[in-house]
Amino acid sequence: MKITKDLYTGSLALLTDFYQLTMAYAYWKAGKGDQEAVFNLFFRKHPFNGGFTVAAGLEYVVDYCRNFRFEKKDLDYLKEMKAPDGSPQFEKGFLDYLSEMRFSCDIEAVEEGTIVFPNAPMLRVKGPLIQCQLLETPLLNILNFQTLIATKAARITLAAKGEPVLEFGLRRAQGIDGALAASRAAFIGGCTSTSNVMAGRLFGIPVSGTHAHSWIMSFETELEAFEAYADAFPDQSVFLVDTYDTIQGVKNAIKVGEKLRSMGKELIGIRIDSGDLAYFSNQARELLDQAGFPNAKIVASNDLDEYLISSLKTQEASINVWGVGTKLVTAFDQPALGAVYKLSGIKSPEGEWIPKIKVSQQSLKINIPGIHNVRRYYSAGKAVADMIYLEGQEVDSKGTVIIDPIDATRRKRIMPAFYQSEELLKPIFEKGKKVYKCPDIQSIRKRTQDQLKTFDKTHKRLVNPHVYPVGLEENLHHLRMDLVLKAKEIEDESN
Ligand SMILES: Nc1ncnc2c1ncn2[C@@H]1O[C@H](COP(=O)(O)OP(=O)(O)OP(=O)(O)O)[C@@H](O)[C@H]1O
Ligand SMILES: O=P(O)(O)OC[C@H]1O[C@H](OP(=O)(O)OP(=O)(O)O)[C@H](O)[C@@H]1O
Ligand SMILES: O=C(O)c1cccnc1
Repeated sequence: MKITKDLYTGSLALLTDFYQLTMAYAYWKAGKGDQEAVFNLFFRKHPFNGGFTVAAGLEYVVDYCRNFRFEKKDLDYLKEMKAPDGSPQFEKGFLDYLSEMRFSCDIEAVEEGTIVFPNAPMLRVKGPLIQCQLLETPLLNILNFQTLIATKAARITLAAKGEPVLEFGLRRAQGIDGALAASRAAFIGGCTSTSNVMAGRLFGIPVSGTHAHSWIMSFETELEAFEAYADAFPDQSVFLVDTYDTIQGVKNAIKVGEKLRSMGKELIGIRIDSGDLAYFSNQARELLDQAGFPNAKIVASNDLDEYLISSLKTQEASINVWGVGTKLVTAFDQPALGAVYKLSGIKSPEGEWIPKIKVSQQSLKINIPGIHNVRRYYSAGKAVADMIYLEGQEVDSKGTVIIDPIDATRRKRIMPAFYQSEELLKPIFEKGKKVYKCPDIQSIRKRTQDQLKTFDKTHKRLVNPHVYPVGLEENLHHLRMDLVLKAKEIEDESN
C-alpha cells in the first residue's frame, strides 16, 4: 500500500500545478516572494443551472493549511527536477526557502453549509505572495468538488421534500478520495446517511444500507434469503424485492414480515431497484397496507437524481426513502464547479495596498479589485441581497445601491436601517494561526438546512430559478470601473 500510505500520511505541498512552483521560484528570484498579496476564491455561475450553491470543504482547507510545509521527500524530489537543458530546475537557495517556509497567511472564508452566489468571494487569502500562489490549486481542488457535491445533494434532498436520502455512491465515485469527499459533502448538502463505512469513521456520518441481489441469488429461493436476513437482522429488515419478480418479492417480504411480527419484531421495509418505480411502489404499498404493514417503508434506487425524484413525486409514487449513488457523487450533469482564484490586491514596498484588476475581453471575467467582504441582508428572516464591499468601507445609514457586477443596469437599493445583516467571510487563520473552530458535521448539515430556509422558494426551484441579487457596493463598483478604464487607456496608448 505504498501509494495510499504515502498520500495520506505526508504533506500535500506537491499536490499543486507545476506552474505554481515555477512562479514561486520566479517570485523568489525577483525578490517578491514575501510581498503581501490578497487573492479571492469565487465562482461565476451556479452549478446545474441552479439558483443557489452550498459551500463545502473548508475543514479540508483548514487541514491542508495547517500541514502546509515542504518535507524532505518533497524537497528531494524538487532537487532532482531538471530544466530542459539538464540543469537543476530550482536553485538550492529556493529549496532552502521552501524548507523553512511556514504557513503565515490570513484566511477568511464562508462557513461550510453557507449558501453562496456567483462572484462573491467564498474565501480570501492574504499573505506572502509565494504562499498565496502555492495555495491556489489545492484550495480550488478542495472547494470546487465538495461545494459541487453539497449543492447536488441539496437539490436532491429538496426534491425528496424532507424524506430521507441515503447516499450509495462509493462504487461509482471518482476514486478513493473523490468518494470520501463526496460522502462528506453529500451529508453536508442534506443526505441522511452514507453507505461508505470509511466516511462514517472519518467524518462521523451515519452509515446505513440494505442488501444486494447477490444475497438473494446465493440462496435457492428468495423466501429463504429473506428469512436468513431476518434471522441475522431482526430489527433492520429491509428486503430487496426485485431480483426475480417484484410483486412476488413484496409478497415474500410480507410473509417474513408476519413471521417477524410473531416474534415481536417489525418489518422495516422493502427496496425496489428496477422497473417502473411509480407503478411498483404503488403496487407494493397496496399489498403492504392490505397485509397490515402500513408503516413498512418503500426504498427506491436506480440511477436517481433530483429530476427523477421530482417526477416520481408528481406521479404520486409511494416511495418513502431514496437511495442515490452515481448521479450524486459524480455530479453527473455537471462534473465540475468552475470556481477560480484571483489576485485582487498587492502591498507596495511603501506598505500601501494597491487594488489589482484583470481586464478581459469577456466582461464576465473582469475580477473585483481590492480587499472585500460580503454582507448578507435579511428582512424578516428572509435573505434579500448580498453586498460585496471594500473592507473598512462603512455603508451610509441612508442606504446605498448595490450594482450587479456583470450588468451595471441591474441595481438594488439597500436600506440598512430596515434590514438585519451578517458578514459572510469569517476569520479562519490569522498570520498562519488557526482562529476558527471547525463545527462538527451534524452542525454543518444543519446550517445548510437553516440557510436554505432563509431563501425564497423561487431561488430553490430546479429549473429556471429566480436570480438572487448580489451586487457591488457603490464605491467598489466605481473603483472597479475606474481601474478598468485606466487599464484600457494604458492598453490603447501602447497600441
Ligand atoms: N415511473 C418512472 N418515471 C420516470 N423514470 C423512472 C420511473 N421508474 C423508473 N424510472 C427510471 O428509469 C430508468 C430506467 O429504469 P429500468 O429499471 O427500466 O432500466 P435499468 O436501469 O436498465 O434497469 P436495471 O438497473 O435493472 O438494469 C432508471 O433511471 C429508473 O430510475
Ligand atoms: O443507481 P445508483 O444511484 O448509482 O445507486 C446505487 C446502485 O448501486 C447498486 O446496484 P448496482 O448499480 O451495483 O447494480 P444494479 O443496477 O445492476 O442493481 C444499487 O442497487 C443501486 O442501483
Ligand atoms: O445498502 C444498499 O442498499 C446499497 C449500497 C450501495 C449501493 N447500492 C445499494
